[in-house]
Amino acid sequence: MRVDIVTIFPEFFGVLDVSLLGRARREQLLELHVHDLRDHTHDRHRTVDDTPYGGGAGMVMRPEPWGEAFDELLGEGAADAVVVFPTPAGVPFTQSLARELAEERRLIFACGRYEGIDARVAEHVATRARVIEVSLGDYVLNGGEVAAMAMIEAIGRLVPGVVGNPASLVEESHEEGLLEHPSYTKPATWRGLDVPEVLRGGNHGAIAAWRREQALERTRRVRPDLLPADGADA
Ligand SMILES: OB(O)c1ccc2cc[nH]c2c1
Repeated sequence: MRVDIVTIFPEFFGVLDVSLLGRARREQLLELHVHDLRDHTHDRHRTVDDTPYGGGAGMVMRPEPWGEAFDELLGEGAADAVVVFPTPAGVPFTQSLARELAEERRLIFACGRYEGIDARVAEHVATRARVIEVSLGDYVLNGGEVAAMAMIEAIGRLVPGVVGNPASLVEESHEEGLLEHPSYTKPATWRGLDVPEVLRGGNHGAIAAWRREQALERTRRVRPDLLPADGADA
């Protein structure tokens, strides 16, 4: 998978060279390119923003630099690319969406700042590639970079070969629609707290049943919205 990121803070993404994603890049499972939007400006101050039509507080990102950046990235068209615009006004980013995007050959993240990107940019890009506006959650960040970073990690770890043991991707929160069961390791007793006996007994059927019930109980308690409306155990 190739991932391109367009941002006015390219240094933000240096952290993607460490840990899992760093190894994935070195093993060429992931190809990551970060682009400075200001390289597509032509004035002395490398201006990327201007005042909003209709008034209002803050500044809006000018369309011209974005247009030139996408000209460079998309060329005459890029049917194999999905352009992701992180925005509080987007569809929720979920594990299901991460799995869908992990199947794509190419992702381009357009990281806005200020009050956002001129709306014509997404409208124009949609004539040349698939576009999705995605929200990390119901809160507002100062720009798209943190959201893009989170999405790239959530998506990148699902690319085959990135995570050493694929089985570890299965029993995770949200992977099967539930929150994951609690986990324990040695010592068996720690500050007067014991590991549940069932986990130390070696009865795999009983362990699986206990973990399932714990996942359901935790989901009911913390995220009842994730449970099927008909109340059937997920
Ligand atoms: O909260 B967010 O996901 C987000 C995304 C993009 C921009 C651009 C300016 N503020 C933003 C916030």
